[in-house]
Amino acid sequence: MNTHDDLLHWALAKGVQSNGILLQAICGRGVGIVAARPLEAGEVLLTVPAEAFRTLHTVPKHISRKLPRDISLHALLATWLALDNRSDFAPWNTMFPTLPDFEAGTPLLWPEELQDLLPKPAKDILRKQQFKFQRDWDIVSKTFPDISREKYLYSWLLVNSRSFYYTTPRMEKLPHDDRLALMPLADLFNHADSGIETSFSRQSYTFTTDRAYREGEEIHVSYGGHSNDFLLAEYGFVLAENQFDAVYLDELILPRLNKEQEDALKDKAFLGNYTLDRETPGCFRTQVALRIFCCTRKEWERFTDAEVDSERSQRRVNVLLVQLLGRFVGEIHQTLGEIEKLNVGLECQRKLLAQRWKQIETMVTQTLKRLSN
Ligand SMILES: C[S@@+](CC[C@H](N)C(=O)[O-])C[C@H]1O[C@@H](n2cnc3c(N)ncnc32)[C@H](O)[C@@H]1O
Repeated sequence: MNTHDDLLHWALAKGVQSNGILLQAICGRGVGIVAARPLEAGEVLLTVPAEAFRTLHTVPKHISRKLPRDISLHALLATWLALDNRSDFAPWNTMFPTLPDFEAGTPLLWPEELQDLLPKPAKDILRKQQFKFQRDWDIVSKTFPDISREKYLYSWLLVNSRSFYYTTPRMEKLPHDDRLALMPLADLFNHADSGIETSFSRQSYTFTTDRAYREGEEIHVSYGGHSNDFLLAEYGFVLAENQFDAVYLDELILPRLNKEQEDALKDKAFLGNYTLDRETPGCFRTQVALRIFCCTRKEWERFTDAEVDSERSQRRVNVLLVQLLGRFVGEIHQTLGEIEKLNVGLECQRKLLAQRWKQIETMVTQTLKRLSN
């Protein structure tokens, strides 16, 4: 029997019900789940009973009782994984990616020089992760001095990249992003923009096909409508095609505001979070912010409050956006040059970082093309 069969048999014994699916190594994506036969829409593929979860209700008491009551569930689950060397979870644990697997994609494990060159939204997520990990590690290392930092970091990343949103009345006191559960088999679904339907109750988590699937076709779960900066920072990959991808423009716009302009945008709750995507040459927030530089106060207010605009002011905004994006392309080239010159970290880390910047460059140049047509 191979490790996939071991896991399927083990999961069956834990009460997991699976139907019409196979585990398969997928090039560049670790293990994934594929259709074992043609599947119809509405078929239940997987039901995982709550007793098989790793979550608040199933953490062994000899672990949870030693840690402070207000410790994050993320930290608690990571501690359980780090201490878990019992053989009854071995078939599940054996399928986890290794620490070197994480090193390739996970910015939290990259050298500082590469972290510093991440796009701003990814860097912001990374800084939050660093803070949360350090907070959790400070607590756990005092209670369990035998766990090494490396082992804890690895376990913490497993929880970070493999858990599902789950809540029960008892878990509702936890922050929204800390209502977590790890589930055998379900943690092998890879991500795509859209995927199968998921639902949960106190008793179980259920995965149901959203459409028909061909035999051998990979079945995805959507981890959410995330940009590639988010996917990179949290999960260590970027999608080639991502309908939710966006380029952040705050760094281009915010430093150009004077105090009065900044206050005006703040008053109307339009300060920051400016993006462009494949469809829009700047979201509505961006359009509002740009008008503050090149329209009269009256025009700006009419647009901001009532979305009333003239062709003339849109033309002025487009000219300004072309200038800003042109400069941004120059900065992107500079960043790509720096990444190429760096000789730190792994080649695959540098490649992934450069790939993300090239995606940003493509979105910016496509917008420039659209604006000049
Ligand atoms: C919940 S796990 C999915 C199972 C995973 N492939 C495995 O081998 O264990 C999430 C991880 O799978 C990988 N992954 C998921 N979706 C992916 C995708 N579309 N492209 C590349 N890697 C993906 C990433 O490494 C991510 O952190």
